Amino acid sequence: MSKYTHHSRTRISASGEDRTGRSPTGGNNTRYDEDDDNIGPPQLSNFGSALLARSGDSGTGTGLLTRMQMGEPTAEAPTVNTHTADTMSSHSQFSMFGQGIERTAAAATPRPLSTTTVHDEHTGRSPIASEKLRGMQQQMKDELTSKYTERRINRMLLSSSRIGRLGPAKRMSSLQNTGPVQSPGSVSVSATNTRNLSDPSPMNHPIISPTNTEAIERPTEPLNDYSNIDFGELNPLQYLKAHNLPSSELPHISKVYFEKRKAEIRRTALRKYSTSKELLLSRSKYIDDNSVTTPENNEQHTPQQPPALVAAPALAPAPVAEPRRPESILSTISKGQKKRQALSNLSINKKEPEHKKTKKVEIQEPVRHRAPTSNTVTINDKEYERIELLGRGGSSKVYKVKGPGNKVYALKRVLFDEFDETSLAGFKGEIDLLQRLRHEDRVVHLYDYMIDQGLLYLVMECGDFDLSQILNRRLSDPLDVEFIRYYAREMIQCIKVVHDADIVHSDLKPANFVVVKGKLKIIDFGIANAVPDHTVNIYRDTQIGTPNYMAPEALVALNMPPLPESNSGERSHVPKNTWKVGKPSDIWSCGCILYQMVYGRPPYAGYQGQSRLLAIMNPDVQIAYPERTERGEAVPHSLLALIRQCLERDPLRRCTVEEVLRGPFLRPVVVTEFFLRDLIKNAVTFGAKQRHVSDDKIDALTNDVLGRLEEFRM
Ligand SMILES: Nc1ncnc2c1ncn2[C@@H]1O[C@H](COP(=O)(O)OP(=O)(O)OP(=O)(O)O)[C@@H](O)[C@H]1O
Repeated sequence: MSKYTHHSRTRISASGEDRTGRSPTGGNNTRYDEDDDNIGPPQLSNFGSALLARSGDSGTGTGLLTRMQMGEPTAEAPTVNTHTADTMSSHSQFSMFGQGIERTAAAATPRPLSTTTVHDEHTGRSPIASEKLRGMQQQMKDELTSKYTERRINRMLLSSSRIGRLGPAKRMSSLQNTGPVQSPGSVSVSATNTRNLSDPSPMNHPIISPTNTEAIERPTEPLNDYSNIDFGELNPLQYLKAHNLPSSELPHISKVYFEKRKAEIRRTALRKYSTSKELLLSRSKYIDDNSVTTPENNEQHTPQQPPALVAAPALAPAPVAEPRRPESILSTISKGQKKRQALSNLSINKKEPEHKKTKKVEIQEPVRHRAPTSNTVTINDKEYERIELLGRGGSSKVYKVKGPGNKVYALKRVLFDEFDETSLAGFKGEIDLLQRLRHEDRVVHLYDYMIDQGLLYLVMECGDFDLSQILNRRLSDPLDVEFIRYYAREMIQCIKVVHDADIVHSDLKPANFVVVKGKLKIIDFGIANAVPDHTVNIYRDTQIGTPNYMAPEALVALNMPPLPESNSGERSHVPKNTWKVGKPSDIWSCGCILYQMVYGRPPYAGYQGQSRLLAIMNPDVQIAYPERTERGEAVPHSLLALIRQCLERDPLRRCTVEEVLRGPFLRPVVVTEFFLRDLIKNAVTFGAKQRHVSDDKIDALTNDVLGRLEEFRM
C-alpha cells in the first residue's frame, strides 16, 4: 500500500536544463590562467644570478663582479652599463601567450640605477677609478639583491592571491624550455641561459631592468575607471592601442573586459534556456553542439589558431578553456543543423545589436550529457521515457513508456483542476478501485501513481490495443460468430471480476477493454463506483459516461421526491435530479458492444446527438434485431437472444453476468455428425416399434437427450 503514497514532485524535462555550468568560452580560447612568472622575471633573475655568479665560481657567491674586482680577465663578460641596460629594457620584448607586446620606454617607468659607467678591465683603469668601480659594483650588487628579494615577495603575495581567486596557476610550457629558475647567488646556469648570456645582443637577452619588472609584476592602480567602457568589437589589447593607453593599464582593462563577457554569457544562457523554444531545440541541440559551430567559431576554435587576446594574467579571470572540436566534425556542418543553431540563438525578448548576435553563436556551450526533454517524466523517482501515444480520453492521454529496467508501461496523464475537489475525489476513487482490484488479472494493473499540481499520473500495465481498435479493423470483415463469442466471453469475465468486487464500472465501451498479452482486461475506473453493501444501485449527481453505451436508467434523471425508507434503505435518501446506476447498467453496455459486433454499430447509433439520448430514454423506441446482417449473414439465435437479454429496458429483468456466462451463446452444445445420426436412428426405430407414444413420453425422452447433450456443452 505504501507504494501508492504520494511522493516527490514531477520533474518533467520541460525546463531547467541542467547545463554543465561551465562558462562558455566562445571565441576566447586564450588561456588566461597562465602565469607571467614564467616569462619575464625568471629570465631577468637568471641573468642577474649569472651576472653575479658567472665564469664557474660555483658556490662562491661572488660571481662575475668579484672577478671584475679582482681584475681577472673574463673573455665572455659583457660590458654592462646602465645606459645599455636601459636601452635593452626599453627595447625588450616580453611575450605573453604567444603574442608579443613591445614595451616602449614611455610605457615602462625607467629609474636609472646609476649614471656611472662600469668598464671591464681591458680598458685599464687607475686605482682610484678601480676603487670607485668596486664601490659601484658593490652598490649595484646590493641593489640587485634587494630588488630581487622584493620581487620574490611580491610574486609570492601575488600568486597566493591568485590561487584563491583562480586556482593554482598553470605554468607555460615555455618555462620548461627556459630551464630551472635560478635564485640569486645560484651558481648553476641552464644551457639556454648560458647561451643567451654569451651573446651580448640585447635582443637575445629578454632583459628588463628591475625597475621595469617591478612595474609589470606589481599590480598598479588603474589610471581611469574602466567599468563603463564599451569595447564594441575590440579586445582589451585593441582597445588599449585604439585609446593610446599605457600597457600597464592592460590588466585593468582585461579584467573589466572578461567580467563583461562573463555577465553577457550568463545572461544569454539564462534567456535562452528559459524559452519554450529551447525545449523544442534541446534534443537537436545536444547533437548539434557536439558537431556544429559557425564559421566564425570554426576559426576561433581551430587549435592552430593563435589566441586572439593578450591579457595580463595576474588580474584576468580564468574561464575554462572550451574543448577543441575536431576539424573533421567542424567541416561537416549540415545546412539544417546550422539553421537550428542559428534559431536557438535568436533572442525572443530583446533586439540586440548585430555584432552581439554573432557573439551568441560563438558562445554556444556544448552539452555533454543527455538533456532531459519533454519525452521523459519522473514519477516517484523513477524515470519514464515516452515511446508513443496509445490513446486519449476526455482529459487524459495515455502513453506507452519505457520505465526502469526497460520495461514497458502505459502511463496515463490526466490534467485536472487541482482546486476542484470533485475531480480530485474522483481520481482518488479510481486509484482506490484499481488498488482494490490489483490482484485480479482481468483488471489492468496499477503499478504506481502520482498526483502533482493538477496532474495525475497512473503507471499501468500496458495493453497492445483496445477492443475499439480491434472492432474498427474488422468492420468490413464477414460476420465471425466465433470471434464474437470469444470476445463476448472475455468481456463478461472482466465484468464479472468487477461485479464480484461490488463495483459498477458505469462506463463500459470497447475502448475501455485492452488486450494485454492476449488477454482482455478492463481499464478506466474513472467514473466507477463501489456499490455499498445491501444496495443494488448507486446514485450520481452528475450524468457521465459514453451515451452510445449508456443504459436508460443511467440517463433518466430521478426527479421525484424522496421515497419513504424501504427495507433495503435504498431510495430513502435519493435526492432530486440524480441518476441511478447499478450492475445491470454494465450489462446494458455489454449488450450494446455485442450488438456492435454483429451489426457494426451500437443500437442507437442511427440517432445523432441529443435525439440519441432521447431515443435511449424513450421506451417506445424499440431496438431492431434483424436476423440477418446488412450483408445477409445469418445471426445465430443464441447470440440474438443474449443481446436481447442484455438490452432489457427494465434493469431487473436484465441478465446477470452469471447467466450470460452460462447461456447457450457462450456455452453452445457441440456434437458430432455421428451423434446426430445415431440420435435420429434411435428415435425413428423406437417410434416404429410403438403404435402410440404419449406426450409425456416424448417430454421424458427429450429431457433425457438434452441431459446427455450437456456433456457436449463447450
Ligand atoms: N493500460 C493501457 N494499455 C494500453 N492502452 C491504454 C491503457 N490505458 C488506456 N489506454 C488507451 O488510452 C485510451 C484512453 O484511456 P482512458 O480510457 O483511460 O482515458 P479516459 O480519459 O479515462 O477516457 P474517457 O474520458 O474517454 O473515459 C484507451 O481507449 C486506450 O486506447
